[in-house]
Amino acid sequence: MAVTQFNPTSQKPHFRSSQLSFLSRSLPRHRHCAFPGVHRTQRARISCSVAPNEVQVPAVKTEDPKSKPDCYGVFCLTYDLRAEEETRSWKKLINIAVSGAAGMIANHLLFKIASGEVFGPNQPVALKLLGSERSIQALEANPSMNSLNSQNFLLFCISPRGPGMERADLLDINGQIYAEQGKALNAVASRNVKVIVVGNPCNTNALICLKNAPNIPAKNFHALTRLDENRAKCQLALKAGVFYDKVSNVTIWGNHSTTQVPDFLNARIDGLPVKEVVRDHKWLEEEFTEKVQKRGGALIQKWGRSSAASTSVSIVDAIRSLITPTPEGDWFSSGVYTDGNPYGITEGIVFSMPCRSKGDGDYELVKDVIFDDYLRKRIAKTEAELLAEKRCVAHLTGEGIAVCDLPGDTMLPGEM
Ligand SMILES: NC(=O)c1ccc[n+]([C@@H]2O[C@H](COP(=O)([O-])OP(=O)(O)OC[C@H]3O[C@@H](n4cnc5c(N)ncnc54)[C@H](O)[C@@H]3O)[C@@H](O)[C@H]2O)c1
Ligand SMILES: O=C(O)C[C@H](O)C(=O)O
Repeated sequence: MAVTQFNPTSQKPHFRSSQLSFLSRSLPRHRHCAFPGVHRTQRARISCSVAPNEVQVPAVKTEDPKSKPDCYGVFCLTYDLRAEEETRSWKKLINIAVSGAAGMIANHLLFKIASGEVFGPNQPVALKLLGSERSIQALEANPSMNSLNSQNFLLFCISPRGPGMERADLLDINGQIYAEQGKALNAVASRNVKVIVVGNPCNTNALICLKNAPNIPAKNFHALTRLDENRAKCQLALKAGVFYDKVSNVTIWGNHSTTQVPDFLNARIDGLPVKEVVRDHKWLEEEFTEKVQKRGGALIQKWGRSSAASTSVSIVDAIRSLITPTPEGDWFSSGVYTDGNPYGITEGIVFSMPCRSKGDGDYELVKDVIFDDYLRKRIAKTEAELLAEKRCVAHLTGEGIAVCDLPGDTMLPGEM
């Protein structure tokens, strides 16, 4: 791993073909320095700063000017990462791989990462773009997982979804992709990689992926439910007539599907329990809950495609929640492995739960949450759905023969 905050004993980052290197564009502009190891003919004068307590970059070493620069599509490598020892004034490189990189979500997300919006200013990031045959042509992406050994984050935004495809088919077809990618990760990825599965059905895809990657801690896999949390916060803010940032402690429990449970019992508005601020409890139980559960489908109906911009925003939020300490008293939702959970949820599934992070890439489940009958009943339903999905992909998780008895009245957000 190449990032200090995740693994202080990290190996030195190195650059493989097809990796694109970006430097946050928000670098301070008051000083220029050249990078050691950069070919004389292509040496970049890139803005950088050296604080009083940092080491000044030593004199430039040049390499054989005849050797070819590495170019990938329109991007050429100008920063030789092997020279890292000599560029101590720079933060360590963060490696991020994005699979499904030519898709709609990635189209928004990649530029956010490259602009410095996700990991902050003065932070070098390297993006590795992975994709299917189509994306090799579209952005010269790499179809292979073989060079993922130094990644800090891996974002899976893939999943084909054909018209009329049954949910069981989707589980099988996408599940096979995630099984394959899990195996590849297991073979080559850093043990510290944090994997965020976005492609639907994301909870069960994350489960398949982690089961096929036994060398990587199951805790490192996430299914994206942050979009649902953001949607829930937005609805509560609108109802209460407050700004979005006044809404806190919102948990999405369970599956990223229409059985998900947006928890208004533990949520707060301006520090007060939601039920004290929003007196219309019928609205909370019925309208609010259903609106959040079905928002994905409503969007597909209106727009004709699944949400991409808001999803990319929520992926940014999800990453930032892992790399910055969670504000005191608050938490965030993520679909994570249930083993050892304090809520009595069946072990061995990927279930959205409330998490806190110290900002080191890891997280802990929040213990001090309360339950009532309404919440327990709803959680049981989404749990049953995830257990059914798990049985449906048993052939992909190494747990025997698949039996697909999916509950008929539950759907993915986009299926309604
Ligand atoms: N979890 C969430 O909150 C959430 C929200 C919105 C969308 N989604 C899901 O995210 C996924 C991606 O959405 P999108 O709008 O970007 O879709 P998209 O169709 O625009 O992009 C998917 C990309 O994946 C690529 N791909 C297909 N098979 C692949 C494979 N085997 N390996 C690598 N790449 C492959 C395709 O070429 C395409 O570029 C969908 O499954 C969607 O349902 C999840
Ligand atoms: O792609 C979908 O099915 C919908 C998506 O997961 C969403 O919540 O917007």
